Amino acid sequence: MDTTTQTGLHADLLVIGFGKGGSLVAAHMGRLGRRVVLVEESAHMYGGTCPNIGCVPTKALVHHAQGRRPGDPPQEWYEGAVGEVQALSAKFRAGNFASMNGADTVTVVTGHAVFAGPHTVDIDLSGELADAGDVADMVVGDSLRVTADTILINTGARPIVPDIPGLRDSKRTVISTELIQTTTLPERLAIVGAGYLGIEFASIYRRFGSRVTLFERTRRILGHEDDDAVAAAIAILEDEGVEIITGAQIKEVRDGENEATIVYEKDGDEHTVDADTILAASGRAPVIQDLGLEAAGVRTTPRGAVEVDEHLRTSQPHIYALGDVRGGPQHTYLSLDDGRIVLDQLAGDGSRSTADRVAIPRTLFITPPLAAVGLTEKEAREAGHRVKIAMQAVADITAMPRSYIVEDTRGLMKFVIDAESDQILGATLLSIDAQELVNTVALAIRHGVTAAELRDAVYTHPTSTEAFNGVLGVIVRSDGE
Ligand SMILES: Cc1cc2nc3c(=O)[nH]c(=O)nc-3n(C[C@H](O)[C@H](O)[C@H](O)COP(=O)(O)OP(=O)(O)OC[C@H]3O[C@@H](n4cnc5c(N)ncnc54)[C@H](O)[C@@H]3O)c2cc1C
Ligand SMILES: NC(=O)c1ccc[n+]([C@@H]2O[C@H](COP(=O)([O-])OP(=O)(O)OC[C@H]3O[C@@H](n4cnc5c(N)ncnc54)[C@H](O)[C@@H]3O)[C@@H](O)[C@H]2O)c1
Repeated sequence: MDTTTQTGLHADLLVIGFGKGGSLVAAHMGRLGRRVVLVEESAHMYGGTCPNIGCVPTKALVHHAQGRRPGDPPQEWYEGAVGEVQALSAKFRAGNFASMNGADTVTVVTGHAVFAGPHTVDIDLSGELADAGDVADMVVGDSLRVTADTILINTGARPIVPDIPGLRDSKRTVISTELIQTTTLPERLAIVGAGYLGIEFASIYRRFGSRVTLFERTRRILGHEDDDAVAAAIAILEDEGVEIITGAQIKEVRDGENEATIVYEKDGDEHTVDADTILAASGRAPVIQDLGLEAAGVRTTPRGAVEVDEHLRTSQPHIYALGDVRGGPQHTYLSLDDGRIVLDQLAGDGSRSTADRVAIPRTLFITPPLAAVGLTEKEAREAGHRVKIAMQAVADITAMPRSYIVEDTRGLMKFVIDAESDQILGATLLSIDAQELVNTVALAIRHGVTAAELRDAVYTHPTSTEAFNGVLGVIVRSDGE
């Protein structure tokens, strides 16, 4: 098939950004024999945020930080960990590139993509590591023009550094991508923002040996989670030595000779904290700039995301948006599921949609992890359920000797159950292995498994799942008739 046009290359599918969802669709469509072009602007980002600067390196750092014992020298241990983690990301990056580019009908182009029209994208190849791969002969000057029948926008999100006087200009301010590549362990780390990213970094760097101060402007961290689980998580973090300052209005950052000083206000009083490094962890905004969305006629939302319907179609029916760029919760598994929805549009019966999503779990990777799914106790009552609460401290769950075996008995497990139907409405698990357990609970909720069925099932021994045999039998409160 000759796919050359007078103005460049024509593809059945063009994917902008090497995120999880887009690459899933690209790989499948390539296997179906469609001509696919995937554009990634950075040679350091094949595979996107997750394997390079997101989930994989940070969870590998959690692993290495957990391995450090009190006698291990912090700087040496940390430097070794950063080296291993960077090597791991490099391996994943190479694997992502090879698996995509190796497909017969798929070409990975390394360059910055900008829409020139609804079906036309120009790829800027002037960057140092830009590469047009096997279509290099179609490059004109420093640019490759690609027209396509279908286009996916999968450009992700980038960090927001708040506009606090002195913060953006401070030579001590970093974003997470920079911090995980820095081989010098900060002695004093200040973190601005206690969302998932800020809390995970606080836990990681504290365990590596940094003194960590975590600033949050709202009154409570993890505002959407259950009160008792959040209190237990805060107690664990504080016990490990993380200082958490909520209700903090940061007024200014001043660079000094050897440190930066953070000036903040809390309850009307002004305070200061000195730090060697300041991590901006105040959220990540969809990447919609420098994409030429106006030229494509693609609408954005007032909050700065690409507007999509439940099938992830944008205001242009042949253009889809997937992952962080379309707004909403930012998790790799949601981008991946966005890919399944779009693939179903392109090569399936088109019925799959975001409306199908039920009981999507989440995990905050502190030690031990905090994972949750479904409704919190408060949400369940607000939704009109009469609830019963099954709950136990991990240390008291005799059905789960594993916590004693691996010597971490911290945390609690809590289930919110509909008192009439015995359906599980939600669960919050602060426990070793919670990142795995929560997926079983999510499956149970999705398939209508009752609390009694989950309680009385046979689980292997000695595992964390066995905890369900115990905790689901301990009803600590139940709404009256
Ligand atoms: C530190 C950190 C830890 C995280 N931990 C977790 C976790 O444990 N679990 C979890 O589920 N999620 C986690 N996340 C969130 C998760 O990484 C993201 O939600 C997910 O990777 C988003 O994927 P995506 O498909 O939207 O796009 P991305 O993977 O972000 O890919 C977008 C790509 O598009 C490229 N691009 C942008 N503009 C252009 C352009 N114009 N032309 C060409 N290419 C372009 C970018 O370079 C990038 O590679 C974490 C995020 C961070 C930052
Ligand atoms: N385990 C995971 O799944 C995981 C891990 C890390 C990140 N992520 C995702 O990556 C995205 C980015 O994470 P994030 O934590 O940066 O974003 P976020 O939006 O979830 O949290 C940002 C926090 O910063 C606070 N904040 C904002 N400005 C502030 C200021 N000036 N002073 C003090 N606090 C301030 C906000 O109130 C909020 O609590 C999120 O969507 C997150 O879900 C997921």
